[in-house]
Amino acid sequence: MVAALQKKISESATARWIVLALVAFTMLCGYFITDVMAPLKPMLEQQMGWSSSDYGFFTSAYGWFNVFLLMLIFGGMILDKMGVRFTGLMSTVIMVIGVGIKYWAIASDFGGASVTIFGSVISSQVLWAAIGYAIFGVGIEIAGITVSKIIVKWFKGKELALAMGLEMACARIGTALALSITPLLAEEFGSVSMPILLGLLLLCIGMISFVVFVVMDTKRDRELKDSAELEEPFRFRDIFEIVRIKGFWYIAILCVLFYSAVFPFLKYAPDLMFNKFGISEKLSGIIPALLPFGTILLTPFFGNLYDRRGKGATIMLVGSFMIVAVHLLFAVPAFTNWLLALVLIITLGIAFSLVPSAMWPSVPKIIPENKLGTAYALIFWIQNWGLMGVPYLIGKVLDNYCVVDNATTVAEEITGVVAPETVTRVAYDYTVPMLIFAGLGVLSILFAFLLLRENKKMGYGLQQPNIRK
Ligand SMILES: C[C@H](NC(=O)[C@@H](N)CCCCN)C(=O)O
Repeated sequence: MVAALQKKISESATARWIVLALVAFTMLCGYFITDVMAPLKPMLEQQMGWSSSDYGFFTSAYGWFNVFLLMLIFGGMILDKMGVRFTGLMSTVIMVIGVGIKYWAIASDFGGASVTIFGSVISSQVLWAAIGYAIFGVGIEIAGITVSKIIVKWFKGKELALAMGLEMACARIGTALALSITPLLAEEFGSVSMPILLGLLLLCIGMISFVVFVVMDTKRDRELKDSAELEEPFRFRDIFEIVRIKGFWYIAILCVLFYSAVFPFLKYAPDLMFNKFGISEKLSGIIPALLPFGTILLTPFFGNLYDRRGKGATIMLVGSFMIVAVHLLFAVPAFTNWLLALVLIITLGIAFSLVPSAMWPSVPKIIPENKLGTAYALIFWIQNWGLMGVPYLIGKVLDNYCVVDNATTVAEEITGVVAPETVTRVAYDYTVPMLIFAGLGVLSILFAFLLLRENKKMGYGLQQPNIRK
């Protein structure tokens, strides 16, 4: 291995896969933090007095600065101007700062203090936790576009989709761990903030991993100094050129719709398991965690298929159909058997492997490489509207339309875990939220069709294999 690295890093397959492992690990740490609060929703409600709207407000904070302060757009410009090393390091520092604030907010006692924002009263704890999460959201999103560009840089013309699939798979291990172990940790330590502290420590290790990548990437660029393989610099008019491309819009809108039906769903999935399927709070994250666990194997598998066989647009279409079916079945009030929940989550995992494995490696087929950082940033920016808006909407819908009358006993009646008189939280009927998620899936199908049609017209090659023989 050392010999391979000493030869020529730019030509070494070993070096390329090590780079992938390093940056994918950084993303794993980031994704852990992204979802660490999801299984804690019931505990936040019981122990800290949060409502579903508070939780929706906090969760939506992920996109605030990215969307309204255009942080992602600036991040993309910085990426294309300053390169992957600077931008990646910058984004990991931002993540650490954000998680630090979030940890402080959850671990502190604000003595019931609150503030009024745009006429709504918000508890100071919720607000500070949300601000920390909003800062973290900037970091993880910029890290996401940076890592996509790193993979294109190192894997173009090689195993591009497989590499992207493996990176996503690794990141999803972070999500899966967050969903499955967080409630256990919180219970073990008797503290809701403990899992966040663990995430913070993990993120610091992820930062070190990125520093090692920086060393390798610097070496590669030195080797290629005089060759044509170095990137062209970013020009401001690139943005206008990108937004004139119809295929860009189709893929970006498909992205926001599809991802809004998955990531925000995951934020509520443990609560859905508790309320609809009667799974205890402590174990409510286990079934949702199977979704990311399933994608760990399947995303690289489908990525490899796309690399070798093509059919990228078809893959995205099939995944969109599947997500509609899953959310519709989740919406049926009579279906409350946990085995069905298990099957549906596994099916969702397949859909969530199909679409991303084809979507992200398709972007370089539509957008030239020197504009890729900006293009990924624009797509993530559009996607962040959904990642911000949908959880907020679901929180509001739950509080306003889905509280079940005399509901405090419903879940416990099913599980028999807690005596009804000791229960202090409300229960929710998830039918309407699940119909909202299904509606997003229906729109995804439409845009996947439009993309397929545009591909035929423009010859992007989305149905062609990525590996050049
Ligand atoms: C690669 C892609 N990443 C994203 O879509 C990010 N903008 C969102 C990350 C949210 C983390 N829970 C993906 O993960 O498929």
